[in-house]
Amino acid sequence: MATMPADRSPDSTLALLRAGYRFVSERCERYGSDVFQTRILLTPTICLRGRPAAELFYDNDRFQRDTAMPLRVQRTLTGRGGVQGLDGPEHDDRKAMFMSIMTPTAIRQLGQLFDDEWRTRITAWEGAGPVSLYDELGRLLTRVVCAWAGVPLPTSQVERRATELHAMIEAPAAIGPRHWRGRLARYRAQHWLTDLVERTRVGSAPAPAGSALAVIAEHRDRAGRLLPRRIAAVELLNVLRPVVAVDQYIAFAALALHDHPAWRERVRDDDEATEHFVQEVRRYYPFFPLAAARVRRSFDWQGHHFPKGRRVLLDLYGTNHHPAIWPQPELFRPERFAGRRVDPFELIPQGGGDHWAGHRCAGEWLTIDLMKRAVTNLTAAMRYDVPVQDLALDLHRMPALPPLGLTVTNVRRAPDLRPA
Ligand code: HEM
Repeated sequence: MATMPADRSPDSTLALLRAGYRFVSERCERYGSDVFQTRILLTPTICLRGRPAAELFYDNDRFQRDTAMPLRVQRTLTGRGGVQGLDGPEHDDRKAMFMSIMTPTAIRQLGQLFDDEWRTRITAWEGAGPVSLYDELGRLLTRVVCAWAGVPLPTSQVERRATELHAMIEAPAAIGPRHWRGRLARYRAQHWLTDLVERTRVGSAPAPAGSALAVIAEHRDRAGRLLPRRIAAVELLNVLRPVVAVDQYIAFAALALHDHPAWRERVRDDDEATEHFVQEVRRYYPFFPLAAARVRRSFDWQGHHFPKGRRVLLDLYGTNHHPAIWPQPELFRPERFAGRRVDPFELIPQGGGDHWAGHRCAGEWLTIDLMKRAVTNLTAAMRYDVPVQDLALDLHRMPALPPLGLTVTNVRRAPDLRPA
């Protein structure tokens, strides 16, 4: 049996926080191995990256999710009792509920609402001073996803709910006030949605048929039971929160258009070029760094022993930047996707494997659709300037956005665009 390379330090949690997205890759390069062991939060942990590692990690016979996610992530980002921590038939049942929401028609409807809202907002941006795309799109997506999901949201509440959803997304890897803001935001948002689920069930807040609210509030498990209200609220937040999080990818797409201006022309009116551009944004820019699981039962792989119960982290960012899959991974080159069939374990910013049978992101198609529409809106629906600002990405921070969330000025409606 080969000896698995190991970190010497008794605990690497601080090193992980310091190195951020590069933590696993730096060590893999140092050890000459895509597998090594370390201790995170005082717990023995195996870290993996690369395509074969992703294929291993998404094998449900070898890994489980129960108790894998650190509590600080559950208390902020994901909530407790949701689909992310389920295994086996319980997971399959809950995941089928999510996938039933993601029909092509529903994705198109969300996209249409998004485009309409974006084109309406251009008028407000035209008269405004600097516009932070991240903040502005956070509010826009909050309005749009609530309308789409059947969740009533008075205009006076948009700012508050958008701030809560952002706080949850920004909290898991943070220390201090940013982390506590995320916990408080989750508490408040869950309270709001638990109450809404209850009112939907008793008929005082009816949900449109087929909406996420209706599907989740009425979902029955294999034994015919409704989900407990609190869990239904967690799952509804598993739709609202990540749709709002697409604003990060849109800010990254705007940054990529700024850094690679030749692509502005190429993506305008060219669906294939837009698709390649969006895939490269998802590959290149940092989003979720890692996915966590536990070894279900002991096994050996590539000469290394994986003991039962051991926590395993798959480096999503490092796999998207692995030179064996992506030549010159540090270059932003959308054309790398031309004529390339990407298999389910190579491009994994939203997890790998199968959407139904595994933990791959339920909202991946929806994310890609919104991003493509955003790229079209940024290039064909409006003109704007990007003033001098700090555009550096901080790979030690999650989210690793530019400090001002990418600010644009002098927004104008494109001359050939009809008012919304
Ligand atoms: C903003 C862009 C998004 C990113 C970067 C992202 C990323 C991810 C990642 C990394 C996972 C976990 C994969 C794993 O555990 O192996 C995941 C799971 C999930 N995502 Fe997303 N996601 C995004 C958008 C969305 C959207 C728009 C939705 C729903 C509308 C969504 C719903 C979910 C759900 C329900 C799961 C849990 C799946 C399961 O455990 O079976 N995500 N996502």
